[in-house]
Amino acid sequence: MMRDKYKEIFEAGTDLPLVEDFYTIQGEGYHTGKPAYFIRIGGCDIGCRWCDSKISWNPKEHRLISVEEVVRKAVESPAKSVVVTGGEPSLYNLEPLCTELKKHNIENFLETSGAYEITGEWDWICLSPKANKAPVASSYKKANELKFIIFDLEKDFALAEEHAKLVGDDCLLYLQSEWSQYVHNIKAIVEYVKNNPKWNISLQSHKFMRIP
Ligand SMILES: C[S@@+](CC[C@H](N)C(=O)[O-])C[C@H]1O[C@@H](n2cnc3c(N)ncnc32)[C@H](O)[C@@H]1O
Ligand SMILES: Nc1nc2[nH]cc(C(=O)O)c2c(=O)[nH]1
Ligand code: SF4
Ligand SMILES: [Mg+2]
Repeated sequence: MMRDKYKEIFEAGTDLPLVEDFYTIQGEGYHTGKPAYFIRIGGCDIGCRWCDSKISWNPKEHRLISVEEVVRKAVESPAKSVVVTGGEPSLYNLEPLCTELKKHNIENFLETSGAYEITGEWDWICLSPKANKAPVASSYKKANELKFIIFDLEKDFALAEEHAKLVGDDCLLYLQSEWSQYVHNIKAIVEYVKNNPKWNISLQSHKFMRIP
């Protein structure tokens, strides 16, 4: 299992394999439209077949960078907010990264499947549960938004409802079409949300804008 091989790096969290970092607009979920600096950390053992970030799966393919250095890059941009994504960030001890971001008064947002215990203090946690590896119980409790990906119209609305039972009362609920199925899925998602108004639609708006 990947946890054993990369154990020390995962547990220390002081150096992280950096896939990419870029200043863009948050494209998804509650904070859609907000300028944010993205830090994409390598390493994921969940294996969603439709993952749009497969280049991030193997942590060894990405150079290690200290949290100080990657945060310095964010601080040098005009960004007031940082989105930490991956890969699966919950594999790592995220406390050093959160502490460094907070030293610079940067708002920190997390994108995670919640498959492992989420560490660090976060201003906003987007939990996107995956069929291959469900979130741990504590991840549901920490989520500010649940963003469930609809790939298979036959099965995925029911799965989304199961996950929604496990989050807190204040957690916002989003359905987001899997990108390759967008044209096929969107009508049914619109109808579902109109009939079940506790849900909202999240679009991958950056893909429509053709920005990173
Ligand atoms: C690449 S993942 C990285 C963070 C974490 N591993 C996760 O899955 O939440 C970032 C976000 O993109 C979503 N996502 C990944 N591939 C997608 C696709 N093909 N279509 C729509 N959303 C996708 C994920 O569900 C997640 O909310
Ligand atoms: N613009 C933009 N918004 C995003 N929101 C979540 C993303 C992710 O890959 O985690 C993402 C991304 O890759 N780009
Ligand atoms: S958990 Fe996230 S990064 Fe990992 S395969 Fe699934 S979508 Fe991709
Ligand atoms: Mg993305």
